[in-house]
Amino acid sequence: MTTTAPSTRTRTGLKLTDVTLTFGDGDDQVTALDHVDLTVVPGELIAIVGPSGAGKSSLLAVAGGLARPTSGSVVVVDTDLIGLSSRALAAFRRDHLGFVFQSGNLVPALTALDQLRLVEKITGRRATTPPEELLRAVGMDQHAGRRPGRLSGGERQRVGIARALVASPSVLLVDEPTAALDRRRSHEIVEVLAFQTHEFSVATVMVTHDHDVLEHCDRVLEMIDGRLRPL
Ligand SMILES: Nc1ncnc2c1ncn2[C@@H]1O[C@H](COP(=O)(O)OP(=O)(O)OP(=O)(O)O)[C@@H](O)[C@H]1O
Repeated sequence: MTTTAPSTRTRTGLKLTDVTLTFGDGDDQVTALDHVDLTVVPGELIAIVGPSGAGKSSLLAVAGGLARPTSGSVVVVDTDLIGLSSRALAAFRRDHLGFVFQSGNLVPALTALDQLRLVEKITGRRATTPPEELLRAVGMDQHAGRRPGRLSGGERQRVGIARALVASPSVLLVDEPTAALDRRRSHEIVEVLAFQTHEFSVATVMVTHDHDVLEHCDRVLEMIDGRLRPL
């Protein structure tokens, strides 16, 4: 396979240090993240499991610069997101962070290939690895001309993963990628995710309830009451 992206090899991954996120105040205060430390190196796929309300989505939001922590630091590619203005943060997210959501979040009117090309248009930059090759890497080149309505849930997820890789992100944040899938497809998707994480040297964090797929991950952490610990 010729899908290496050498420029990503030397980048730093993700480093959260003493991150706390609270909502509300007084008696209503909720501590979603409680002094969280997390380092994910390039080429590493980590899974985060834990009960509902434990803080998993909050962790993805903070790591992706979608929510500002109450305290602590979030470093991606040697840049502390906390110090960036909203505008700089948006640009940084576009350049360095990738997101994969539960449903694939594809644009209904676009073919699989055009979903990827749209990212090139929005960012104004050609992908290091061409979109056609990325679709091949996730086993979707046969369906490049299909719109999401004619793809299965697993196929949509594959396109979502390929699309997230167009901008050569340093950090990939993945929320429940197997939620709508059967067992076989769930394994396939996380295998693809693990392979691409290693191939492109991305630091990938996946939140999941699906303990079946943890075998494909390099490390598994559990979140309970806003705190992280090895599973
Ligand atoms: N915008 C908000 N305002 C107030 N409290 C919030 C907000 N977002 C999250 N919380 C609270 O923060 C805690 C962590 O929520 P979070 O969504 O991160 O959990 P989770 O582990 O992702 O849950 P799930 O598995 O159900 O998605 C919960 O107690 C939740 O109620």
